[in-house]
Amino acid sequence: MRSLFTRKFLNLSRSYSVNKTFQEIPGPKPLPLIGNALLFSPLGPYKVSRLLDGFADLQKQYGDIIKLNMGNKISLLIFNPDDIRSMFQYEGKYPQRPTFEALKDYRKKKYQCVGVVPDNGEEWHRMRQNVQILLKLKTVHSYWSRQQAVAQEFSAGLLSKMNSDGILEDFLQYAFQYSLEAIGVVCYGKRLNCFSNNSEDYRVNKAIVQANVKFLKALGETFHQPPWWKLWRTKAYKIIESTQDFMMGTAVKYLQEARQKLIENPDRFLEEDPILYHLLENRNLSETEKNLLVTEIFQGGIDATGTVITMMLYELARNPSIQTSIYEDLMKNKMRPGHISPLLRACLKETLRLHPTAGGTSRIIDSDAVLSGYHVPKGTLVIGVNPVISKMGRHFSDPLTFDPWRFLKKTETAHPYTSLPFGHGARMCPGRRFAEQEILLCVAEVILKYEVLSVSSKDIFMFLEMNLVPSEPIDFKLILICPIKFLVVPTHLFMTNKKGFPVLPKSHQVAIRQFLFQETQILIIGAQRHQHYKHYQQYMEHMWQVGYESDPVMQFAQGYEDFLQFPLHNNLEAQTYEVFEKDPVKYTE
Ligand code: HEM
Repeated sequence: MRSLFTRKFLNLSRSYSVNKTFQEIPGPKPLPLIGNALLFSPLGPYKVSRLLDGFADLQKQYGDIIKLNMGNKISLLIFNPDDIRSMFQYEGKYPQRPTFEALKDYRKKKYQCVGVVPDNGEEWHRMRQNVQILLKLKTVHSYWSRQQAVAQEFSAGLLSKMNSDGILEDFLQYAFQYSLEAIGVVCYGKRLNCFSNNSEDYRVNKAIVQANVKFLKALGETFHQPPWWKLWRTKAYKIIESTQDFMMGTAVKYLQEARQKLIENPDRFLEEDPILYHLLENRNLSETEKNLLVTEIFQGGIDATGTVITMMLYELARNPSIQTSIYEDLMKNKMRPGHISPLLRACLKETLRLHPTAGGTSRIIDSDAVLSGYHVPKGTLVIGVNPVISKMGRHFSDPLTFDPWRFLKKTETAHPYTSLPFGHGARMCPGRRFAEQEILLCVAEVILKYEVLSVSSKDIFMFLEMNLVPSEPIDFKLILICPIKFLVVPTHLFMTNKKGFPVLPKSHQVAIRQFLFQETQILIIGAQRHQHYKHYQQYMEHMWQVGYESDPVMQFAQGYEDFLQFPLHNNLEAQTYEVFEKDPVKYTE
């Protein structure tokens, strides 16, 4: 029998042959009826809010694959990135995650549709196809300048939020306002005015942020606790009902305005709001489905994006030399779509490695699989514990230190399945590219305007609600960096090139380029030493145009970005994501 097994699975697994049975997988001894459920109960050694610490402890005791029996349901925890890769290989055409049953139940009853997030199977696939447009790089970039304006306004407005000691308390609350405003541009094609002093705007937007926080907390409760809501309408279930209705109501109201704009001028609408156009003009979706999808995109974008911005600034505040290097980089090279400081991008990767917002990646596998040499039957829930894996010394040297440079060294390449903050495969987060754009824009604008200082020396850890959130409020001290308003360039600095035009020496070019992007006015003074004064101005304009030191990979890929990611937005099948994983744009964007 064993030899049959071995033959059957040998060709499925790259690195293992099956020589061990499912029963042999190690794990804590289950008790009759309740299995291992006590482990994470008030009577057990671990807390649900510190679930990952519990998982890390279990890994030390039992190794890289662990079987848990939670009230008659068997699940596997896996800690080997090769197994995580295999898990995705076995996820099937319609990858399944454990569903948010309470949310699914309510949406079905109230709206007769479920949406992308809580569903599985063919219906998930039908809805998911409609949000793939979010991953199109060109489309994401088309929102760049509007989202950058949001980031600039947000950063400027922080000044008025500081107390008399220059301290900004509980930054996360402001970061939520930013992420709300930034995703509002995409979802509703309008500014929600989160930073305005108008009391009505303030009230409405605060209510949205609060509803979203309450919603996620209640969703987490119904997900992690026994399904009491099936017996009676628990407090958490009622919160899901009320916050969902509130969010849908918001969508209906704002989409009505958008629909009006679409009727008035469809061409302009397509140009300015391609994502909304794509959704509103979709004949395969009912109006309620459209409203629900927009609500999902809107809600998906608020919490995790705000948390990551906060954690990235938290790390930069604790690492002033890295903050200074980013500032210098941003001063030299103006960010524009596809041209982002490599160090800033590496900081985002490092923040997500140390402080991911998702507790892991899970799949109910679609066919029999082999994980760490054990046979795992189809239908088993497998949980890839990436937040623990990404902090293991065997994958990253000095793993608890914030070190973005590790991603810029050619010599250190981590296994691609160690850190998966946006998940992977056909169910990967569709908002990933927007999230990255919004985070990078926001952090860049804050760093350009302020020196961000850490106020407390306390270590913050991530605490599990629905997502992982900081364990306590994070305060920053912000010191305004005074920008240079005018730069005087005397004409005697200019040399003459072969054609007789004025040019600056290399060293001066480098120095002046730093100011070109900072809204610094350049004043050219002194005697006219060349044919015409306008040639000095033309030269400065030329410097501005060629100013950016382009990234060679981006230069190579320019114009082909979406082509390189074709598998990502046109084909949902899992194995095509292998191609995406090898795409340099994924790692440089
Ligand atoms: C830093 C910010 C974000 C993080 C870390 C994040 C992370 C994740 C993760 C881990 C998943 C599950 C993926 C999987 O199972 O493989 C997910 C799913 C999802 N995310 Fe995000 N996300 C972020 C921002 C966003 C944004 C901005 C949007 C909307 C624009 C969004 C919309 C969604 C949706 C709709 C799903 C469900 C996809 C499905 O089940 O098919 N997320 N996200």
